[in-house]
Amino acid sequence: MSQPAKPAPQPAGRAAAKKELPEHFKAYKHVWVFIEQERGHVHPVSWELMGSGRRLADKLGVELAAVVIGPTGDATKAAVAESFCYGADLAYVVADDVLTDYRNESYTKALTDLVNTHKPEILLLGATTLGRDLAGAVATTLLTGLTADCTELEVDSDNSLAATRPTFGGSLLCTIYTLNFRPQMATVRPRVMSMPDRVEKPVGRVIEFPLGLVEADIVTKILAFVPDRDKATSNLAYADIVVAGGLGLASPENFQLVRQLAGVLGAEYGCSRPLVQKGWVSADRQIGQTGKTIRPKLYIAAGISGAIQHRVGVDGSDLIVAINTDKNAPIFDFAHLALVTDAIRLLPALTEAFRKRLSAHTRDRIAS
Ligand SMILES: Cc1cc2nc3c(=O)[nH]c(=O)nc-3n(C[C@H](O)[C@H](O)[C@H](O)COP(=O)(O)OP(=O)(O)OC[C@H]3O[C@@H](n4cnc5c(N)ncnc54)[C@H](O)[C@@H]3O)c2cc1C
Repeated sequence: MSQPAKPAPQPAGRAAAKKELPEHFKAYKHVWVFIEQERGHVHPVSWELMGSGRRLADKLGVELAAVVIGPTGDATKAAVAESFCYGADLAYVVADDVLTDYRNESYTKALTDLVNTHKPEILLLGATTLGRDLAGAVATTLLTGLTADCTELEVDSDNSLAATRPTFGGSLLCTIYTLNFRPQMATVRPRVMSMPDRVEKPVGRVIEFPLGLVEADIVTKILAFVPDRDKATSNLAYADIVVAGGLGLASPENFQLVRQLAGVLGAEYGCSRPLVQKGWVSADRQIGQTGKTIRPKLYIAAGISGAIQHRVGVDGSDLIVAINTDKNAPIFDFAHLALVTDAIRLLPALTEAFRKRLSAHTRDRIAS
């Protein structure tokens, strides 16, 4: 899925004057995306970033490379093959059983050695727990700039990466440049970029790279792997239907109305930040700038005002239905369907109506 072309932001004032890249960085070329895989599972944010990386690489007239780091074996090979289906021209692979579980030390060494040898101009990672940890360590080791949690990535008229992200609590957007260092690094949260189309493709060029590290060199040891019990229960970021509630629901008991509607629709449920702060809902259900970004086909927001910090997390939804008693609530500026009414009364009625009309089959059709 291609993203609409936007005029690239231009640096202002002092930034423009400083824009002469030191000679030794001029050999840095091509766009790289770190493919995050854990226990045989590639995080979908990696494919979302391949879409952005493809667009940047095409604008710069360079290649797009996937960077796959992991254990030897089928999972790493499958991640490499899949990266070609999402647009990679080539893949750099560091495969070593020392890399079976993520550890900052070994992954940082793999990625920094790879960068120092093959010199990319742009390096993108997902702003996941793993990606944030790795990106910070790699950027500080390489002494280069990193723009975290970007919401837009563009190439400006001088072929620099213009990385845009919210600032001042989300009330402003700023565009950050890494003018004098390479690579230009950025992280992007899951679901901020749209998922590109997957096109079946034979495996392309693969460049293998040795880790140059043995287990005895690594201080951190993995004693056991304990899966997060809650991880499978909250799939907000990738849900097709999300129902969320805000302070307008007035009590934790009323928040159950959101959960009930979500249950009938086969949806995930979420909330605005104050509900997490009050302890009504767990933090993994928060939607917005400091919570999850969602891109469902249908988003129902009940008793949520639509503050900018909430809006940035839901803007990518196909259809936003807002229920609010205040006809001037900011959420109505971006909702597709405005229901000016009391959510505490409407939610049970909606749940009942859907319960009567929706068979499991119809629910599947809504989500497809
Ligand atoms: C740095 C920073 C980061 C932040 N990150 C996030 C974030 O990630 N996510 C987030 O959500 N917020 C975030 N916030 C908070 C954000 O600014 C807002 O304060 C918050 O989103 C408001 O939550 P709300 O809409 O539930 O509450 P309110 O703004 O109080 O809105 C409640 C709404 O309910 C309506 N209402 C009242 N009664 C009813 C009823 N019976 N039926 C229907 N509607 C009713 C009201 O008209 C009102 O519009 C952040 C703030 C900062 C400073």
